[in-house]
Amino acid sequence: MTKAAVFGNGSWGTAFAMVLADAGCEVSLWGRRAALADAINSTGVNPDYLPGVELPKGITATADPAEAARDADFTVLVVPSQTLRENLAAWVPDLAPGTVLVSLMKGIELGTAKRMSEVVQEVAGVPADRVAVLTGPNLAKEIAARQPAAAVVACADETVAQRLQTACMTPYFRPYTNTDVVGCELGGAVKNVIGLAVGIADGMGLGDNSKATLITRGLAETTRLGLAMGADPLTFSGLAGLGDLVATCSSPLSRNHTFGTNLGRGMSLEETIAVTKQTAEGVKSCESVLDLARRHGVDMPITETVVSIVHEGKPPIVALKELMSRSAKAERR
Ligand SMILES: NC(=O)c1ccc[n+]([C@@H]2O[C@H](COP(=O)([O-])OP(=O)(O)OC[C@H]3O[C@@H](n4cnc5c(N)ncnc54)[C@H](O)[C@@H]3O)[C@@H](O)[C@H]2O)c1
Ligand SMILES: O=P(O)(O)OC[C@H](O)CO
Repeated sequence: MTKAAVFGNGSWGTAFAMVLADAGCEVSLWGRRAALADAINSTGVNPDYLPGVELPKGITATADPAEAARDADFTVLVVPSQTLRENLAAWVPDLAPGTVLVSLMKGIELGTAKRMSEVVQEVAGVPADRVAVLTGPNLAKEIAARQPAAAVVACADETVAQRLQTACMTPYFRPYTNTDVVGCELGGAVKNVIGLAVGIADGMGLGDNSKATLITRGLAETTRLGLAMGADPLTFSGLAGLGDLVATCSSPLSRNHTFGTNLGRGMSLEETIAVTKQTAEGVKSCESVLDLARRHGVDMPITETVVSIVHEGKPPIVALKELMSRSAKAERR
């Protein structure tokens, strides 16, 4: 039987543990609080992150990383992106030999501008063919309700991606393989920033033309960055690009979208952070995405606008006027 360790028992870690268990894997689910692990084992529910959802048999929760990691064919990493480096460094001595490390995270590291798979390779000291990424339009609550969805599993080695695909394929969860790890990770990280922008527009009372414009031009700037970084531009019209943008920018379940909506309605950053209970990766990653864009000499005006609103306190109405009054351009350059 395939064994999977999931490090992170938040909403996506728990929902993906359900997918793996439904696909026939034996799953150990790690979280840092022993009391939550005990509650999951005794009630069969994760009361903090997926209340009311009965977890399938085949998931065992633990707060002990060594116990979680033991004999795992796949080690799934799903903690907030900015905490990965420190957490993974502590888990490395316990990792099962030969395990494939799978990132479910959608962020870029602040300071280094590294993608999560790069952080994993660096910290765990493993080659690219031992690191995979899973991404796509996967709102945790909908997956936990077993609503049909597709995803992308990306790895430089397609046979590894195929093994992961088999390990997490269920009647409601359909993973496709891809070897464009860079494009898949960029799609996942930048859509959170565009999700913030669309949320801000929604909060300001703007309509569907504005939303469609932000989604489309957001995809254009994501693709520009991807091209500069060696990604396949077709990845951005797939599940990791357009697919995830559509889900994030249209759903009230998206934490990034909701965060932006609160800002657009006039809440301050501090007030918005105070009412946000879960991880909204774009809030930090908008700065690292902009950093990445500057390192590669790529123009990302929507990302720049989001950074100015979220981190520089620019009023959304002022930022919007500036975004709309940039010099005229051709649609494709
Ligand atoms: N929720 C979704 O719908 C969804 C879907 C796809 C991808 N993702 C991505 O998955 C990642 C995790 O998101 P989530 O939705 O599970 O977040 P969450 O906020 O629901 O849960 C985060 C988990 O990380 C833990 N955590 C927080 N800080 C930590 C630290 N310093 N050390 C160790 N653990 C820590 C929390 O206790 C919790 O278990 C993010 O990168 C997100 O973009 C989320
Ligand atoms: O809630 P968000 O904004 O982190 O989005 C969740 C997923 O990434 C959607 O695919």
